[in-house]
Formats: sequence, structure tokens, C-alpha cells
Amino acid sequence: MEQEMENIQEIDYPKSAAIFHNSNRPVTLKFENVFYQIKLVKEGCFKNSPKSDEEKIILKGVSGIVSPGEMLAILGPSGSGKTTLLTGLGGRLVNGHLDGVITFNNKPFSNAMKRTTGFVTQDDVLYPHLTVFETLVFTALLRLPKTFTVEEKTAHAEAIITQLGLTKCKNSIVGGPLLRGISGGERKRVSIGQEMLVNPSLLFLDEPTSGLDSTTALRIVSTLTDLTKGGRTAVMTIHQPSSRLFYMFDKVLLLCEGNPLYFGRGEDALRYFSGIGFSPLVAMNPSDFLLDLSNGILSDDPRILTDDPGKDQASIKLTLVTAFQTNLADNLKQQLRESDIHQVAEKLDEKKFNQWTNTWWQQFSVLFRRGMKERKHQSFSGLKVGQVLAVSILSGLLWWKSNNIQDQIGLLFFYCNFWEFYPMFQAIFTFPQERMMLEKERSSGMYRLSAYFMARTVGDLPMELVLPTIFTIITYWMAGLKPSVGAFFSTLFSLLCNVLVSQGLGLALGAMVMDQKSATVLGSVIMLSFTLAGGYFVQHVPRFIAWIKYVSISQYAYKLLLGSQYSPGDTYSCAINATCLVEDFPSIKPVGLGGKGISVFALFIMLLGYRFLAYVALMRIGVTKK
Ligand SMILES: Nc1ncnc2c1ncn2[C@@H]1O[C@H](COP(=O)(O)OP(=O)(O)OP(=O)(O)O)[C@@H](O)[C@H]1O
Repeated sequence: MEQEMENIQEIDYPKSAAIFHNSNRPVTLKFENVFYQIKLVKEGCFKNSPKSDEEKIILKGVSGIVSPGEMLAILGPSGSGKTTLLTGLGGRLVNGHLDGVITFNNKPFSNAMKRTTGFVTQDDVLYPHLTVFETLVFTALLRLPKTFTVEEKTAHAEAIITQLGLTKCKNSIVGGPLLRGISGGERKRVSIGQEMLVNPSLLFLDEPTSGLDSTTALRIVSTLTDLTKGGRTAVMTIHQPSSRLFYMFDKVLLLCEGNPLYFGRGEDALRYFSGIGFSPLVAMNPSDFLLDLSNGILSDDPRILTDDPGKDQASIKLTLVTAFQTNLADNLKQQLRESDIHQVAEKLDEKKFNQWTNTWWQQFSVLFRRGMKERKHQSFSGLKVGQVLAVSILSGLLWWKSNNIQDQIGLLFFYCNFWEFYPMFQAIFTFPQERMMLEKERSSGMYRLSAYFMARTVGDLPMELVLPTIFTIITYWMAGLKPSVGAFFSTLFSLLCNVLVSQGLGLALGAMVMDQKSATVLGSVIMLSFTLAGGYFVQHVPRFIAWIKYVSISQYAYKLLLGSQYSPGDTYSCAINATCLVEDFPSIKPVGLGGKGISVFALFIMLLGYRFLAYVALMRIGVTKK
């Protein structure tokens, strides 16, 4: 369960702008004999179900040490295990089995480390509609402790913007795949800035230069070098650094299919490989040479010499793995031991770091404001408003001044369906993006899940109410429903309950069934059965399946909508000179006109129930192994 801790956090955050130059607390990261294996999973509906007992070993005994002021680059071909190692070192691997010893100042990963560690993921997970300034200010408000005033937090965000050279695009929106915003390099710097805000002692970066031109890449790595000079420890994965970048790294770890091939200073790498019989003929980018080696490629590159040109790729890799064990492994073990002797394990007050940086209310208020800023663009995009306007005008025309009961009831049931399917699918579709953000922010211990969830739920009210209201206003008068203000507001209220409950169902499905396709299929089946059992289509539901109507959102919403237009005892003309009771009308009879209070209560319980389910399902997101 989520811990609710209210005491003031006393981590030493300098209040001046000098916060960005020196580390609070130098960290030596050591990892020894790290193994990682996972059970393979099968594709399909239930993505996470194990296929068999088949396991894959991804990391095969990787060791290393990085001291304060050093930058380690993990190199290797695609699929060699770089990201896995980085994620494991950052305490973020959630599946599989991680073995080996990973210590931070000779202590295992802890909440204390989590709060002073920055992790920049490969994909920049940022809110697309916020500006650079807003993104960093909201992060500062959440991550810096409550001993800072809002002005001080804002000033820190400003200082980061200046330090990362983002001043020019400060007021531009971040953007995303479908929304033009700042450039890829700027986005990467915003992600790094978010982590720098807390003055991390240890910074992990997954491919911070991927997809960037070499000048921008150099700029980013130079910024990181400046940061490490202040006593920080940095570890990054990188694909193919230019020579200029390569020589900026203090240490290099080369991986090949999860095996270490080299660990040591970048400038010594070529000498080492030449010592074991592998050297390039002409001067070439050292990282290209190392990557070729870890791919076992020699013969198709005439510039690389080997004492045995006939070796195939597998045997070259094997030779290199064995050479590492023979020549470097013992030396590395020795380095790890020596640092043990020199380093006194620091005594940190764990309790102090277990505390949240801000109170629940502060988190709630920042998350609410940020959510409203971001979601207003999603909820009121031109496309969505256009879609709702088009559907409302079309249905208003189709039901134009309808004065027969059958048509009017049909319109009410259409209200039910449209405003059930639409919010449910919208919640399912937008959920993956939300989950990514949540995952990233929760794993850096930014806020309590309850504060996030409450802020989102409260935000749903203004966000989800506007479009259904516009829809009802247009269709209600065009279709000529009961001309009374009370009846109009009662219709609107029923519709809004329907929207919020259906959205809650979408959220619960999105959170429980992690795969969007499966959630969509499941959602449509559930909604369809609710619709069919809603009382409009099937009047005599067989007994054994009649229970569905008691859990059907449609049934309760339909009942409320009927209640907004008709009262018990109302009549309609059912034949020439004859009137019949409305409640006896075939598609009203199974539902009846009474029991409105029960329907409101049932919808209220569903509203809470579905959101509670979503909350429980979300609890597993972003929770990292210690
Ligand atoms: N959860 C998983 N299930 C199955 N295979 C996995 C899983 N996680 C990692 N792998 C596999 O482990 C290997 C290493 O993956 P990893 O992402 O660490 O490689 P990488 O070196 O970072 O690659 P790239 O440079 O392409 O990002 C890959 O073959 C990958 O397919």
C-alpha cells in the first residue's frame, strides 16, 4: 500500500542556483556479476501470460564501478542488453530475475537513492501540450521539497532552462509524434532538465543522443560532462558515439549478447583489443571498431586485421568473451574490492528519505492544475468538438421535432448509447499515454498515486461535462423533447452520470488489461451486453441472463432519461380517440418509470466502483523493485 508520510523532508537541497553545480552526496555505483533472466511471454490477448518455462538470459555476469565525477558509457550492438543493464542499475526492472550485487555507496538500492537518482528514459515521456517552461515548473513543484517556496521552485526551473540552453524555446509547446513542438534535441534536454531539478547525485540516461545530429549530441554530452564534474555519477547507454563523444567518456563498458567484452577507460580500449590480436588497420572511429568487434565482424572490413581471418562471427565473440575473463575480469574484481576498503559505508537516515517531498494537498493541487492544462487540449480539440457538433446536428435533424413516443424513446436510448461508448473508448485510447507518464513519474517517487488519481477524477468533471452539455442543448430543442427547464436539466444530469460511469469503466479496463487491443475488444463486448440488456431492444430477457440488467449502465441511465421526460400516469395517444399509459409502452414497460433514486444510487456505486478498480490496477504501475 502507498505510504502516506507527512513530515517535512530534510534532504539537503541548497537553495541557491549553485544547486546545479555540485552534487549533494557523491555516489559510487558498483555492480558485480549481474545476471538477468526472464520468462518469455507469448503474443496475443493475454500478453503477460507465460508461454512455457522457457527462459532467456539477457545479462551474463556484468561487473563495473563508476565513481563520483565519472561518466560510464555502455556500448554494444542492438539487443546486447544495454537498456536492460541500465534499467537494472536504476532499480527499475520489474519482470524477470536480477541476480548479482548492485550497491550505491556500498548500500543496496533504497528510497534514499531513488530520490537522489535521475533516470532519463530513451523515449521522452512528456506532456505534449505543455510548454517547456510549464513542464519544468510543474516538475519542480512536485519534486522539490516543501521547504521551497513556489517562487524558489520556479527560479530553479528557470535556472535549468538557462543552463540547458532552452531559453529560446521556453514558451513553445513540447509536442509529440502527432503534434509539432520543439525539436528532438530540445525535447531530450527537457527530459534531462526534469531529472536535474532534484540535483541528482546519480544520473542514468538511456540513449540520450539517439536520433540527434552529432553537434546536438556533443552538446548534450558536454552538458552531462559538466554535471559529472560537480561530483555526480553518470551512466548512459549509447549506440554509436562519434570519436569526439567517445573520448569524453571516463569509462566504457562494451557488451555482446549480455557478456562484457571490455570495461575500462575509453582511451585504453583500442590498446587492449590490439593486445589480444584485434586492431584496425587505419584510424577509425573507436566506437565503430568496438561495435564491429562485438558483432563478431572482422573479415568484411578490410581495415581490420586479425591473426586469424577465417574466424566466424560466433567464434570471434567467444574469443573476446574469454579474453575478457582472462585479462580484465580479475583486475575489475580487484578494483571493486579496493574501493570497498577505501570507502566507508555512509550512514543515511532512511526514514528521512522515505518522506514525500510535498504534502498530499500540494501534490493534488499541482497535479490538478497540470492535468487541466494538458487535458483541455485533448478534450476540446477541434476534431472532437467537430465530431460532437456533427453528430448532434445530424441526430437533431433526424429526430426533428419528433412528436411520437416511439421516436422520442429511440432518441433517449441513442443518448444512452452514444454517451456510453464514446467516453469509454476515449478513456481506453488515451490511457496508454497516461500510463507511460505515470510509470515514469511514479518510479522517481514524485507523488502519491492517491493524489494523482483524485486530481484526475476531480478534473474529469469539468473536462467530460462540456461536450455532452453542448450535445444535449442542440439535440434537445431540435428534437422537441419535453419543453421544461426541469426536464432538460434532468436529462442532462442523467447523461452526465452515464458519461462519468462509462469513462470509469474505460479507465478500469485500460488499467487492468494492459494491452489496448484487448481492452477495446473487452470494452465493446461489455458495453454491447449492457446495451442489449438495457430494456430497449429486448423486452423479455430470459431469466438465466436477466442479472445483466442489474449491472448494466444503460439500464439505469435509460431509466433516468425516461424519468426526465415522463411521469407515472402520463398517457399518449395509442389509437384514434384512445389514450394509453406511457408506462405500458412496450419499450418502457420492462424498465418502468419509478425507482429513479435507486438508479442514481446504482450509478453512483458504479462510478466509485470502476474508479476504485482502476486505482487498484494502477497501483502496480511504476512501482520499482528495491
Ligand atoms: N521483457 C522482455 N521479454 C523478452 N525479451 C526481452 C525483454 N527485455 C529484453 N529482452 C531482450 O533482451 C535483449 C536485450 O534487450 P535491451 O533492450 O537491453 O537491448 P539494447 O542493447 O538496449 O538494445 P537497443 O540498442 O536496440 O535498445 C534483447 O534481445 C531483447 O529482445
